[in-house]
Amino acid sequence: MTDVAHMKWWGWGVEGVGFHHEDKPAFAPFVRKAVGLDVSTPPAPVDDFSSVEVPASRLSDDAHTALTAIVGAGYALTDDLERVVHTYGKSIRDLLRLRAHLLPRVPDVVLYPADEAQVELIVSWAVENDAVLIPFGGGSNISGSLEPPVAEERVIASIDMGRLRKLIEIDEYSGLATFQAGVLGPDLEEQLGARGWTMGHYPDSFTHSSLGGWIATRSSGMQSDKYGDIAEITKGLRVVQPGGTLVIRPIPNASTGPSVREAILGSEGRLGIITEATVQVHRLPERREVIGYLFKDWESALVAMHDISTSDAAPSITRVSDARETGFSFATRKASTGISSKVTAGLMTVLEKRGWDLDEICLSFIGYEGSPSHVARQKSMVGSVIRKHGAVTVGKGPGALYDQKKFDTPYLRDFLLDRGAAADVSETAAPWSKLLPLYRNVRAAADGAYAQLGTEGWIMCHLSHSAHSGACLYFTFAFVHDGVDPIAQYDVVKSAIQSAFIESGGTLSHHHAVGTEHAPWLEADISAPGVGLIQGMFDAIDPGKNLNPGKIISSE
Ligand SMILES: Cc1cc2nc3c(=O)[nH]c(=O)nc-3n(C[C@H](O)[C@H](O)[C@H](O)COP(=O)(O)OP(=O)(O)OC[C@H]3O[C@@H](n4cnc5c(N)ncnc54)[C@H](O)[C@@H]3O)c2cc1C
Repeated sequence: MTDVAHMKWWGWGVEGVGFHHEDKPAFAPFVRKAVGLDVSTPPAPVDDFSSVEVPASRLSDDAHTALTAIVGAGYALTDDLERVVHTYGKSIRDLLRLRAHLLPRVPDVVLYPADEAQVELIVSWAVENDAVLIPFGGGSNISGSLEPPVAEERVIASIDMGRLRKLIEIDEYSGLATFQAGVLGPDLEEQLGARGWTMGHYPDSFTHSSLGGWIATRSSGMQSDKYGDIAEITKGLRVVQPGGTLVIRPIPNASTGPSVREAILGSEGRLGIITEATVQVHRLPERREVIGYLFKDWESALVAMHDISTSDAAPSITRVSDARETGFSFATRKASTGISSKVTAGLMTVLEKRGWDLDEICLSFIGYEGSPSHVARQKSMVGSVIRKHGAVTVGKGPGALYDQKKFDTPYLRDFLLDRGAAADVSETAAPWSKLLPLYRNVRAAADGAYAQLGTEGWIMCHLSHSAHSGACLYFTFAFVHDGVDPIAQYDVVKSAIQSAFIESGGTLSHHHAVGTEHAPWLEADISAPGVGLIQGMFDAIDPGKNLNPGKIISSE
């Protein structure tokens, strides 16, 4: 038993924590209307782990002894729960497989190295013994980036980076912090916060994902408009590879040929094990505000987000939900009484009188950070764009609520799964000129998939992560599955959405990586020579295919 904490083996987050709807009166009617599900149905119990049949470990006693000599007693584990926790990420496909005990291949051993020297010894051991290594951060990915290939005959070791979690140093003058790569989000921000700094990277999975995992999947946090995606935040790296340890020094910009730093970003463990990263950090902002705005409809909201991104304003968050997701947001509010519910009702009456269709309203959150005068100036610049597009300000209340519940929403998928509905997400990025047609095509593709399945289904969307030339559209979809082969049904919907992304000029993923889940669309996204370039790197660095094989390019 190590001191590294993991999520539930069958679902998201911490044991004993889950989503509850009893205090959210609008939730049950909303779900009934959206997908025809009665959420008062008693939840199906999750099996006790003791009933799960886990394939036996293929690790020999000699190999176990050799690995224990590297990481120390108690840090080379072969028990079933450890191995199952390290088999999958947390996509709906993963959750369905876990609940159905579908575990055709699990790692044979889980290793917990304490430092880079141990990681180097593990990599040498794997190359000499022709074993497979799969680095593990928080286990939160949703792209099939962790799972062992089913047909893999060699010994598979999961390398859990959870003991490598120290802040090594801060270069305060340059705003650069060097961390061990296994550090999880809350620990990282706590160590920085204690010294007055922040990295500002807050993915929705923040509580259970790691710095190394963010880098290996090219993650994006909700404040990326100000702090950048992890690709921009990461300045330096140490990566243990079969041939030695790759060192990328933290340089603001370098003209050193094709970017090796960029090659490691998004490499999903295939180009080595990231042991350290130097990241850009910022002084904790004096003021932080997230303001809510209401738009009359999605079309005007999208144009407003475009106009903000091309203006001089530099907010930390630009996010707007389509009408469906706005409805969902309202439905997950706690019962409100007194003044706030009267104000909301009053505002809706005013908007209706102005001719707004309340079913088309879109809720937006814009974040501002910095000195009070900077925040005031940003708000005023954004305010003038917002007003030009006829939107109204609803103040700090909805923004504060969004901030509070953003890390709870991931629990909703397990709640729905307990009651027979599957929900997951697909996200993309495209130039501004293509976003609206892409949105419409994806909605139509999902509806077509639901019609093909003969089931009621739901799809909703928000825009986030704006850039000068375009933005990310993030879709959430849900349907009541047939209970017979929910994964096959999921494949129909997911595939329709992903294909619509590519056909509409979007990418297969803005920040969730390729893994195995999105690999079928890679060639259409980056062309055959692009895939060849990546394959060439994998072959050069890892000729024995010891590092997380089958991810990103699945046709090898
Ligand atoms: C509910 C939910 C919400 C999410 N929200 C977001 C979001 O807002 N933004 C976002 O970007 N993503 C989000 N994700 C996806 C996921 O959290 C990210 O992909 C995250 O970056 C994965 O980090 P991890 O530490 O959990 O990595 P893991 O899942 O453990 O691993 C992911 C991949 O990285 C590799 N890897 C991990 N550590 C290392 C290392 N040290 N060296 C080399 N390779 C390594 C693994 O081998 C694997 O290929 C969400 C997922 C869920 C389930």
